[in-house]
Formats: sequence, C-alpha cells, structure tokens
Amino acid sequence: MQPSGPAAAELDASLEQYLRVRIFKIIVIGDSNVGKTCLTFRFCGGAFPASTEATIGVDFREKTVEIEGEKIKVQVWDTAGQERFRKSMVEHYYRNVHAVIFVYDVTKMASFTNLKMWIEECNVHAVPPFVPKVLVGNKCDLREQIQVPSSVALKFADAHNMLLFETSAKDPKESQNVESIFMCLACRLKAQKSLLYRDMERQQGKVQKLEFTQDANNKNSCPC
Ligand SMILES: Nc1nc2c(ncn2[C@@H]2O[C@H](COP(=O)(O)OP(=O)(O)OP(=O)(O)O)[C@@H](O)[C@H]2O)c(=O)[nH]1
Ligand SMILES: [Mg+2]
Repeated sequence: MQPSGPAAAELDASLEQYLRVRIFKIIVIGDSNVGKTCLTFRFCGGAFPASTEATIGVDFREKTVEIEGEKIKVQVWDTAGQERFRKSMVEHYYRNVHAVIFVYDVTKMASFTNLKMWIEECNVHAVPPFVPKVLVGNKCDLREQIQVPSSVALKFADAHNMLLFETSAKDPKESQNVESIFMCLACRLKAQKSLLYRDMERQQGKVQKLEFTQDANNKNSCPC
C-alpha cells in the first residue's frame, strides 16, 4: 500500500531534496609529500592530521557545503603522488572530473617544476579546457625554507589560466584559505553547471522546473 498524507509528502520532499544534491568531483594531484592528504583533511575534517602515510591509489573525502541556499556535495579525490601507488588508478581519477587542484610544496622547487608533468598527464587524459583548475603552493608556514617565489608561481599560474593559492594545511590561521580553494571551485562549478542545466532545460522546454537560472547572473557569489 502506498503511504499517503503529510508523512508521504514529507518523504517526497526529502527524496526530492536528496535527489537535488549535486556532487562535484574534485581531484587533487601533485608530487608525493607536497601535502595533498593534509590539505584535503583540513578541508573535509577541519584539522591537520596527526600523522599521514603515502596515499595508495586514492582516498575519498566528502564535505557538503551550502552555496546560495543549495547544498552541494564536494567529493574530494586525494590521489597518490608516488608513481607505483597510482598506476592502476589514473584512469579513474580523470573520468568525469569536475575540477582539478594541482599542488606543489613551496619549500621544494622540484615539486613546482614537476607541475608541467602533472598538467601533461591531465591533457593526455583529455580533461576538457572548461574544467576549472587551480594551483596551490602548500607549506607556507615554513617561511625560512621557501624555494618557490610567489612571483614565479603567479607567472606560471597566469600562463596556464589558473588561480594561485599559497597556503598551509598545517597552520590553523590558514584554514580559511584552504577552505577558499575548494569553495572557489564549488562556486565556479555551480555557476557553470547552472548554465548547462538551464540550456538543457530550455532545449526540453521546461526552463522553469529547475530554478538554477539566477546563478548564471550572480557572478559575485564566488569567494575568489
Ligand atoms: N610544515 C608543513 N608540513 C606539511 C604541510 N602539509 C603537509 N605537511 C607534511 O608533509 C608531509 C606529507 O604530507 P601528505 O599530505 O601525506 O603528502 P601527500 O602529498 O599526500 O603525499 P602522497 O600521498 O605520497 O602523494 C607530512 O609529513 C605532513 O605532515 C604544511 O602545510 N606545512
Ligand atoms: Mg597523500
């Protein structure tokens, strides 16, 4: 027997709300030891992990954020930097990815010069140009050991059409900055996907059904 009355309506509403939660897949890539796991942990868990080990394959973390009243699930793919731990998984990383975060360690020049290789890998896996990408220089708390000047990183980011964030997963004062990296991408994706939904709906003649249209005009909502 079908449930009826308010209970059924409530069930319907929550089901609808549940179904409306969009999921954005964001992958975090870069050399081993640059702090990818710590950054994703800081964003999803709100703290710096007491200890970490090299990631094997991939670790998933999730956080639900609210942007302009819409709940969005940010699904973070924390990938392995070591070649031997990532080989079998690479195809999965890039499949249907919505955004990419490239991470280097500001105290290790090699991790910055290797970014070319990570970008190349992205291209080889045909990540479309409209997929937003950002550059993150981590470990800024180690001020005395910085090897990658901000000006050089900025130039590189500009040349690759990426925003640059310099931050520290470790320093609690920087936690807002870490949050901004993911929120910036989520906002961009929300705006981008809203346009997409609107176009699809328009083609199907039901523009009104999904009320995403206002996002396309609201460009000021992105924290960056
Ligand atoms: N000082 C400092 N250390 C950090 C920071 N972020 C990470 N670390 C340290 O850097 C080391 C490597 O961090 P991970 O997050 O495991 O590095 P990863 O990029 O995930 O490495 P793989 O999983 O091997 O690819 C650990 O010892 C962390 O404690 C930071 O912002 N500041
Ligand atoms: Mg890791």
